[in-house]
Amino acid sequence: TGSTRPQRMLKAVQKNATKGDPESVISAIDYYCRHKEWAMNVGDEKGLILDSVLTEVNPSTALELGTYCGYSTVRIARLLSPGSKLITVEFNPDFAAVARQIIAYAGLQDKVTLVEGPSGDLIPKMKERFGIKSFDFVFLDHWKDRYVPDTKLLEDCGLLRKGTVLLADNVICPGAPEYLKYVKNSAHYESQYYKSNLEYTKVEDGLEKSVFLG
Ligand SMILES: O=C(NC/C=C/[C@H]1O[C@@H](n2ccc(=O)cc2)[C@H](O)[C@@H]1O)c1cc([N+](=O)[O-])cc(O)c1O
Ligand SMILES: [Mg+2]
Repeated sequence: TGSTRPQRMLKAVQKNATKGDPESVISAIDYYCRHKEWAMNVGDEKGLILDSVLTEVNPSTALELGTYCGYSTVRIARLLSPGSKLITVEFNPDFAAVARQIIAYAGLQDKVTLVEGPSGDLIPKMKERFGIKSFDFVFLDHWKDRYVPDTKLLEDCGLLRKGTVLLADNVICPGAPEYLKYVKNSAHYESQYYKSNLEYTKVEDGLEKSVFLG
């Protein structure tokens, strides 16, 4: 039985990155996925937009839906101020196992709590389990048909506050048309589209940034 793509990505990190150096982990993954084997990381191009939004928001509490191998988890956690926390939700135990190792290799395990399970079950437990009052920042990058139900769930669970920033990946490719409709037509969000390209390709994709207005 051969290795999986996430396992090969982890090998590339262990081979080419420096332990405790998040930038080298990010570069190693981007190099591997651009030149060896594509994978669904937000990537270096959209990653710069993610970085700039994060720097602007400077969240104390952040949520990521869809860890996959931990690439964007590392991108987010490396920019968090001391004492800030990132909770990342992953459904697939094999992906979670690789992500934990990549996050640890970057030396960011103290800033990150990786929770395994479906987002729909975990979101309602965030307050009681992690003592979260509300999130300052949410990165949506999981199953695209979960973006709307999970956004509604975050609202209903009182996990968004006036000014919370939602940033959604792939609103063009593979696309999240219902989500775009939802945030653009809602009086409770102020949205803007950041045009970019699908990771490691020339195909158009982009990020939608939506500020919750309360
Ligand atoms: O399909 C895509 N993403 C789906 C991601 C899903 C991830 O979210 C987790 N999850 C975590 C919690 C859940 O409740 C459900 C799933 C899954 O276990 C997986 O790790 C995608 C596809 C392309 N593409 O070009 O095809 C490009 C991208 O950037 C993408 O993000
Ligand atoms: Mg994505």
